[in-house]
This record gives sequence, structure tokens and C-alpha cells, in this order.
Amino acid sequence: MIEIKEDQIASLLKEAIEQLRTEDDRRLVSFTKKIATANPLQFFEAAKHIRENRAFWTSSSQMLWLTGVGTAFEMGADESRFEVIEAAWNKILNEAYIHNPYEVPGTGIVAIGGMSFDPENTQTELWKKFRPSQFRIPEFLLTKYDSSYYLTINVCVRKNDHAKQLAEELRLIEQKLLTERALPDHGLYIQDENEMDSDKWMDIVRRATEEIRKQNVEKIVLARELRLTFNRRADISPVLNNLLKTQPNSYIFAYEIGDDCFVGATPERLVKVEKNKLLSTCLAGTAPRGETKEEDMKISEALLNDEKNRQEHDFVVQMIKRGIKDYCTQVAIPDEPIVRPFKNLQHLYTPVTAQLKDGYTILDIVKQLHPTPALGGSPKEESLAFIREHELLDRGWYGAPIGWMDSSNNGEFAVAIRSALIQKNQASLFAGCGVVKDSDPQSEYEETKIKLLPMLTVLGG
Ligand SMILES: C=C(O[C@H]1C=CC=C(C(=O)O)[C@@H]1O)C(=O)O
Repeated sequence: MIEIKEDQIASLLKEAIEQLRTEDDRRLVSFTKKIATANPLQFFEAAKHIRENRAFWTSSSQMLWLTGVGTAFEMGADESRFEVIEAAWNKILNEAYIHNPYEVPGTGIVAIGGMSFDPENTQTELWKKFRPSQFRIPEFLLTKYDSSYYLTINVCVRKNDHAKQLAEELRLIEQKLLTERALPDHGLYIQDENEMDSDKWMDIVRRATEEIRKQNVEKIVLARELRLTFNRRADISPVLNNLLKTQPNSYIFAYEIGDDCFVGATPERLVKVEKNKLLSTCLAGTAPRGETKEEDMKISEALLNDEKNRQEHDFVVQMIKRGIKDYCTQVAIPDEPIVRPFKNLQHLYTPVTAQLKDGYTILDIVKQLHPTPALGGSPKEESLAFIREHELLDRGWYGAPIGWMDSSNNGEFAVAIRSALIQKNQASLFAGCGVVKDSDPQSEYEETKIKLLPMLTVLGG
């Protein structure tokens, strides 16, 4: 393993710059080093006044933490989004200069990003900064994997760049980012709340059950938005800190674009690929937590035996099974779900394991799986058509895949639920629920209320 030394960074940059022919040419140079320690959240906070566009991710097991700062390279797509991103990603990886002596997932060139729930739905002002698909390779990436820390610096060099000067600038920023600092106080309280009239929303649920009874569609997931106004501009790092403290076993994420930041604590993995081993999760079917251990157990047992919830869950299991079968070998799915408790709710849960066949990428699987019936419905096209026509909501990136991928075809995407789009002193929170033929609109409304809680609580609610 060859560690990179400070003076070698300038030579590496120089070598890359000298290869460029025209002033329009650019090339990504990436070097990774192991560092003693760094706090991912403090790194995120330190970046606030240095670079725009921060990103934060921790897996539900907290095995991997990523903090991305700035943008070395951006990939975006409005149409054919999987194909366009895959082509741009391959081009970057083919041309880049990479110095990464570690074979650790989430180090080196890592693209962090996400996409909108439904590119065919009309995009409103609310989500105007978030493209149908967008990924960034951060300029500075802190990776915590298990108990080791790595810093990757990615620079997009141009012909007229001065290698020594660039290396010195990077060194100074690195120093600032790694300086320990206290997180700011939260200090948020809610001044105003706005949401669609509950009766109107329950009417949409009723219409969905009618549509299902007509047998055109089996399950439709309907969501709603809660708009909050705060006493002050919301700082993102204390929100993340509170989510880390209050939402164990969840993916905590943030993706910032200018003044907007999409933040969440989702329990739902879409897919993880590590060294070709694939993991996916079916999570659908919901019940509240009990006040006592006994009550909790009782509710959990009832959930496991509830026909409506089992049906909602099974749509997801069957779809994931179909979605991955041509891309994987050794697919293993238990026959029965288990109940997985989270802070505010419990869900039916079925894990899926498989081996990804050579030649396929994590994006191929995301394309196959999104949206699963946990967020869209079943059948897919019919449920999406209903959502587009009746939901009256721009879901934006809510309910869609969010995650990362590295140059060794490792990566992980979660489904961005239990989330909020924070915009200075305002935020939109989203929550949805699976509607099947016997769904009761009032109970579905209550369920979305509980699903809003994780974000509401950390935002001063
Ligand atoms: C759509 C959401 O949850 C999904 C994930 C788990 C359980 C669900 C349910 O039981 O309805 C939903 O399908 C949400 O939290 O906004």
C-alpha cells in the first residue's frame, strides 16, 4: 500500500494538467489518504462557509459514513436518466487519474446523488433546484468505514491550472475542514404549519380504494406534504445530529443544493452492492409502537397476522423478486416477513440477498426496482397514473432512490422517505402510505401523521 505524500499531490496534478490539449479539456484527479480520525458531522459543519453543496450519508448499520463537500464533477439528466448517468459515470472513470491504494467501499471517486420520484410528473417551483437525476463527485470526501477514516480529494483540472498553487489551496481547505468545531445550537421552533385539508386528502384515499375495487389496480401509495415555517433559518448539522440521536437503524442523509437541503432518516434500503453481493429490503406494512413492552409485542403480532398489511407487503416482495431475477444469481428471500421496530413505528420487513452477475451495476438494479410498490403501487404504471392524476403533490426527490456509488461498483441506495426539503426558514415534510382495497382513509391519515414525526420532532415540532 503506497501512501500519498503532500509533495506528490502537486506532481500528480501536474502530470494530469500536462496531458490536457485544449483549454476546454478537463480531467478528474482523485487521491485518497488514510487519516487518524475526523467527526463526519463536524466536517459537514466546517464546510458551511467554505463550499456549497454538502452531502451526508450514514448507512442504517452505521458501518459507512460519507460527508461530501463541494463539487468536483456533476452528472445530471432530465430524460433517459439511468442511461445518461451511467454513460457520464463510465466516461469519468475511464479518464480519471485515480490514486486510491485502499480497497474500501465508499473511498476514492464516489458519486453521491439521487433522483425524482417520477420524472413524468410536472416539476413545480418547490423542487426547481433538484433535477430528475443528479449526482455529484465531491471535491472533499470524508469516509468513515468501520473504525477507519479516509479523506479523498477530487479535483477537476484544466489546462491553465497551476499544480503547485492548486495543491496548496487544497491543503489549506483540508486543514480547515478537519479543524474540530462545536455544532451550532438548534434554536428552531415552528411558527406556522400548512397542509392540504385532511378531508380532501382522505377523499383521494377513498377514490384510490374505489379504483382498486374496480380491479384496475391492486395497491396505490398516496402521500401528502406538510409545510412548516420556522422562527429562523434552519441549520442542517443540528438537524442531522438530532436524527442520528433519535432514529437508530435508519439511513440518515442530506443533499444540499445551494440554500435547499433534502434531509431524511429513512428505514428503507432499496439496494446495496458490496463486492457483487447484493442486499435489498422489502419494507411495507405499518403499525404504531406500543406504550409498554407487552402492548408493543401485541401490536407487532397483530401486524404480522394482519391480512391487509401482509398483502401490501407481499406486493413489494414479489416485485423485487421479479425485478432482480435476470441480474442476479443465488437469490434468497425468506417465505415470511418479520416485524422490524423503529423509533416511531414498526414495519413488516423481508430481507433479500443475491449475487450480482458480472457486467451489471447498482444503477441497473435501481432502475429495475424504482419505484417499488412500497412507494408507487401495483401494477406500477397504473398506480403511477393514478398518483399523477389525483395526488396533487410534487413529490420531488421524496420516495425516490438516494445514495452513492464508487468506482469499484460498490454502492447503496435508500428510499428517501421520512424526509423533508429544508429551504432557509421553511420546510416541506412528506409522508405516504400504501392503500389497498380495504384501507380506511382515517387510519391512513393517522399513519401518515406518525410517519411525519421523525422529521417533525427534529425540526422543533
Ligand atoms: C411511503 C412511506 O412508507 C412506505 C414504507 C414503509 C411502509 C409503508 C406503509 O406501510 O404504507 C409505505 O409503503 C412513507 O413513510 O412516506
